[in-house]
Amino acid sequence: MKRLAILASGSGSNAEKIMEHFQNSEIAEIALVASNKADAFVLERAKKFDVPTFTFSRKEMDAGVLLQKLQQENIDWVILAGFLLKIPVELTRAFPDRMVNIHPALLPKYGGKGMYGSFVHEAVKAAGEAETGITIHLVNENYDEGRIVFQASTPLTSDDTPDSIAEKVHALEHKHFPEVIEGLL
Ligand SMILES: Nc1nc2c(c(=O)[nH]1)N[C@@H](CN(C=O)c1ccc(C(=O)N[C@@H](CCC(=O)O)C(=O)O)cc1)CN2
Ligand SMILES: NCC(=O)N[C@@H]1O[C@H](COP(=O)([O-])[O-])[C@@H](O)[C@H]1O
Repeated sequence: MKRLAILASGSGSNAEKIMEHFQNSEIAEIALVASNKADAFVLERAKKFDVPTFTFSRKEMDAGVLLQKLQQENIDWVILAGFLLKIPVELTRAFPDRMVNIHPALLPKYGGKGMYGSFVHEAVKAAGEAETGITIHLVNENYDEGRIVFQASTPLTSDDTPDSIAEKVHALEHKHFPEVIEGLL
């Protein structure tokens, strides 16, 4: 049984879909939900699934506290689901090809520092794109440059707003992320 940890900084709708997906799985279990925000709603979602939670600061992460926790919990895979801090290289190297992230755009466009959440959808709207989508990729020491393992797209019209774009992207994420994770294990 693989042990998965989810890292998230905010609401956690993707984390919830992943916990739902693996709730009665014989392949993997969600062993931990960890956040850099003590008030992140993802922590409430984890409690609903009886998944242990852990909170940490950027300073603690950079000092190795998060890596120590993941090792103590015998975590096999780390899932970034709306996690908004740069994972330090010591941590990415501790999980080679076993750390995965979801990005709310079709990388390599609209990626990198500053490109997260609504900032991404606002940039896609401003550019007048005819489509957007999601990218699921392995995580290396740089933002959004790890090997892409999955992409899915959705058409856009001039009537779309950043909020409607976000809704379309979330729908793709919720549909595909849990299954792509399972396929990687
Ligand atoms: N080493 C890596 N760490 C992280 C990656 C990665 O690919 N490699 N992916 C991000 C997730 N992400 C895009 O998918 C992303 C998240 C956040 C940012 C960003 O610019 N963050 C701000 C800080 C925001 C805050 O403090 O709330 C910043 O760095 O200034 C870019 C991309 C997760 N980590
Ligand atoms: N660049 C990272 C980034 O923007 N990640 C995005 O944060 C959202 C988290 O939503 P959730 O908390 O409801 O799962 C998701 O749309 C995810 O793609």
